[in-house]
Amino acid sequence: KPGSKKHIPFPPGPPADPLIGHLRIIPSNNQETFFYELGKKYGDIIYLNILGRSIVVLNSARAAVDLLEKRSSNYSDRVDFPIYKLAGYTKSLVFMKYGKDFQFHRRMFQQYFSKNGCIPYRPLQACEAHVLVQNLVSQPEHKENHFLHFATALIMRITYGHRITTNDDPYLRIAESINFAASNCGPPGGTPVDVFPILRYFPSWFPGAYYAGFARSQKALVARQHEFPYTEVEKHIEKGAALPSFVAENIEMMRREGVEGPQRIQHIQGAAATIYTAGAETTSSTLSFFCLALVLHPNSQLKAQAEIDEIVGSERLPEMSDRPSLPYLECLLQETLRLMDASSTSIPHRSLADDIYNGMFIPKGSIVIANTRAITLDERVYSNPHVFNPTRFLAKPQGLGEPHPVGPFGFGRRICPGRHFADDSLWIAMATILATLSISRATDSEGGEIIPDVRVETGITSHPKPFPCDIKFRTSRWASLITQRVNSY
Ligand code: HEM
Repeated sequence: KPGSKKHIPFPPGPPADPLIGHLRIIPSNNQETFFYELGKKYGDIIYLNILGRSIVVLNSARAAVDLLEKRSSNYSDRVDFPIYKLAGYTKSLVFMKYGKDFQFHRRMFQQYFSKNGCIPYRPLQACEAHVLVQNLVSQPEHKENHFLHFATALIMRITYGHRITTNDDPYLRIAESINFAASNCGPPGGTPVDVFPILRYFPSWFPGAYYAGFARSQKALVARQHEFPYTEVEKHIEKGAALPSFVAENIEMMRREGVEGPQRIQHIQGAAATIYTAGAETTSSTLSFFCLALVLHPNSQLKAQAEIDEIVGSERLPEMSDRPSLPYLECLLQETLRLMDASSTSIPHRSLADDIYNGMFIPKGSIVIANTRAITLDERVYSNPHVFNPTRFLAKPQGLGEPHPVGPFGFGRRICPGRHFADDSLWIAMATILATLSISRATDSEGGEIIPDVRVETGITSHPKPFPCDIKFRTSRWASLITQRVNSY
């Protein structure tokens, strides 16, 4: 009954089966590309349904801003994520319904990760970037691990005040198993259990119930991720030896307010674990995409290096304060986010009440997906959108005066609360890599250059499949300076 009494039509969409809707045509992988292609035929807003659940896909920045930002009080809920709840992520902002807990967690994040609040972390980010370049040169074949190590080390330091110095650090072990667990729970909101919640009660060998069984088997591990580092911080506080951190600050606040108790502790543990779950792979996969971009577009690498050499020189390493003076590097970062976005369909929002937008009916309870893939490839905004062209963002006449991408960090009241921290981490890692390293194409046995294909693996985040490349210090001076720095940390 489109629009019920008012007969207002749903947004356009492909024909649906009367019983199961679009269940058979929505792929479980690369949904963003599927929605983008549908957009070419049906427009910026598409209506789909699976077994009566309405799904609205937003394929333009305009539609996403109009609904998710301008009408954010209606579009900031989340769908249920039974799989992640089964695994034990019950106090994670990412999966929280719109309400009191949501507001409390947003406030915790905002206090710690506001734009200015992130400034004190910058020296740490620079140190970890130095460690990163050294690791990249010593084991280029493990570059994906080094990007993840970079993001993990920063997060563990800021969240728990813990410094990772060895490869067998227990925090690192937990982090690795968590990544495995998360990537095997299937894409959020897209597993058979999400669509048929009843499957969660079936044994794990039942066809389609695999994810539920897997999620349940991860419960003990997820509990350890929540409890172990928290208890360590408590011990350090008792000894008067805790470094400043998200958890230490929140424990102290809880005690000051006299609200200590299992409930509040669970909230702090959940928020802290979420920083890792939401922030580590997203940051590291963006850096893997960046590395791939440098291999595919050597001229962009040379141009960014020339700019850094001119502004920063060869006497010192780049610092965050150099950022405004390095416009081409800024373009490179933005073009990486635009074209190689790590979270293409973002995390679906859910609407709380019936709504009408541009004469189309959006029913209460719709799953609303901002499709970043389509937004960043919009031909009305970006010329030759599939082409990697960092200068598109420069003002005319040097560039095309096109806007930085909107959407890689989401929209409205659900926008990524870690975006300032992530942005700083990405920038300093990219600047340090470009200043000190040369990343080039690997050669095959006949000496020919290997140009990697862009092959993307999608899961909770997208990342490029491993690809070969050569990584060296640009000069022996950088090699010794970096070694000296890293040894002093
Ligand atoms: C390059 C790195 C990152 C990218 C691309 C990214 C992207 C995103 C996106 C697209 C969303 C969904 C927004 C929406 O629903 O509209 C999100 C949510 C979130 N991000 Fe990030 N993120 C990154 C790093 C981080 C970091 C470092 C943290 C922690 C400090 C973090 C914490 C979160 C949290 C807690 C949410 C859930 C917010 C909510 O549901 O209200 N993210 N992120």
